[in-house]
Amino acid sequence: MTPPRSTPSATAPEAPSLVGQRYEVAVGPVAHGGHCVARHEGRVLFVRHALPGELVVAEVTDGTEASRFLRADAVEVLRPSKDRVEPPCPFSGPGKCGGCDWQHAAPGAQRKLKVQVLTEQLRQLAKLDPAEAGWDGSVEPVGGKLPAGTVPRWRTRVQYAVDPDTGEAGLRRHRSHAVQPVDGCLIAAPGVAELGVESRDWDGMATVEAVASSGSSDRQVILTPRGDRRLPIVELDRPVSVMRIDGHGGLHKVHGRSFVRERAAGRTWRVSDGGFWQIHPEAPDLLVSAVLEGLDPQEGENALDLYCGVGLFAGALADRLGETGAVLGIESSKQSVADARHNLADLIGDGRVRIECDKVERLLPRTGITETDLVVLDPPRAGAGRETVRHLAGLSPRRIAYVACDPAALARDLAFFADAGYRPVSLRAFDLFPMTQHFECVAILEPVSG
Ligand SMILES: C[S@@+](CC[C@H](N)C(=O)[O-])C[C@H]1O[C@@H](n2cnc3c(N)ncnc32)[C@H](O)[C@@H]1O
Repeated sequence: MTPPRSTPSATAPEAPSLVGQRYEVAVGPVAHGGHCVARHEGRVLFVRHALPGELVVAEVTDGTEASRFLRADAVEVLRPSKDRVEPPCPFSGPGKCGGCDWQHAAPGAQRKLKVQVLTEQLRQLAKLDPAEAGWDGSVEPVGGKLPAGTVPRWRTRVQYAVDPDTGEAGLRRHRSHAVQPVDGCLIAAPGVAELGVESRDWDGMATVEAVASSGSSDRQVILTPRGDRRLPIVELDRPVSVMRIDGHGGLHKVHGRSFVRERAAGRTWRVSDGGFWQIHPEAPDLLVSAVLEGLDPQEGENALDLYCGVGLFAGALADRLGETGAVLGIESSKQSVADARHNLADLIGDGRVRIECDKVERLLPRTGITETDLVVLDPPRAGAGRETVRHLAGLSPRRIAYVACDPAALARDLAFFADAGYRPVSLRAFDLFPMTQHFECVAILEPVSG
């Protein structure tokens, strides 16, 4: 089950609000989005901070008498699940930080919940059982075993919100603009923590984003001033580059470099502010190796890298396709395209890689390409959509690697691929966002007749 994105109360503003009402409910399965499904007098509640099988007191956080469903938070646990743990983070819990979804679940239990979400999305939207999708039914842990109670410090980018009254940096509360001050985000990478953002006064700022490269010593802080407030003098615990976002979303250098350097797949990558780079330090190498293993690129083949960001998969593929192979990357962000062209200048110079700046759905039908051997696509959360999938299938690739950050979008697109004659032959899921409900998948597809 997937909770609708809209607020439950948006449909009937005049109906009496149920916010603050408390109901004792038996908690059912986890839904896409990380909340658990419960029912009260026939109405569905999506309950945060609960676990399947528990009996909890759920306090309504959004919804009215007229709402089809309610959002709620488990404020009291009457019968805990054996998977429940004391949240290691003091800022996790009802009404507090909106960042982590599952601080209250043991690490193995978090992965079990992700398995349940992926299984349900595949069944509901793609009409596939795990085995039919080539999936072994696991979400693979990443980063080795940690001592019990220790939280992996994986987040190399953290966007802090600033409390307008106090100037304190914190994280937004769930579905709210209110700021939960934090003095030590447990999942922030050591490089982010070193910047000391949480202990500074950020009066006049709306947000402060801390970026810590995992492949170099580069550190960056990106500031968004509130209104036309002047920038504060930024004194941090170590030298960093500082960028500012203006009222129109434009980025301006305050001092230092306008990018950080990352290392992955045997290359150094320039990633400018606002450009996409995986947040977990192990993600780029892990995903590249899953994609290459699944596609098994051969010398001289042609490939497409769609939604190519700063060129990660295009570069890795070109290295494997050799001098007679060719990769076309398509990416809509101008800055990421500039980075990709910089990062892959050697391969572009040799005619082995081309990067085009456009929306995939607009450019793909106009490239003049009528067939390709391989495709990797790594779309944003919304997925690729029916038209792009249909067009890709029309190019008759021998294999397609689909990298997905949203299981529902993946399952929807797998259904479109099935209509277009492609089926998944393997599917892997990786726990690249521990303590949250998110995870990453790599599906390898082949033509049904192949
Ligand atoms: C999940 S990221 C993947 C980036 C890259 N594959 C990587 O792993 O670093 C998705 C990328 O798609 C780009 N994007 C979003 N919508 C797009 C569209 N309609 N057409 C082309 N690129 C798009 C974003 O700018 C972003 O760089």
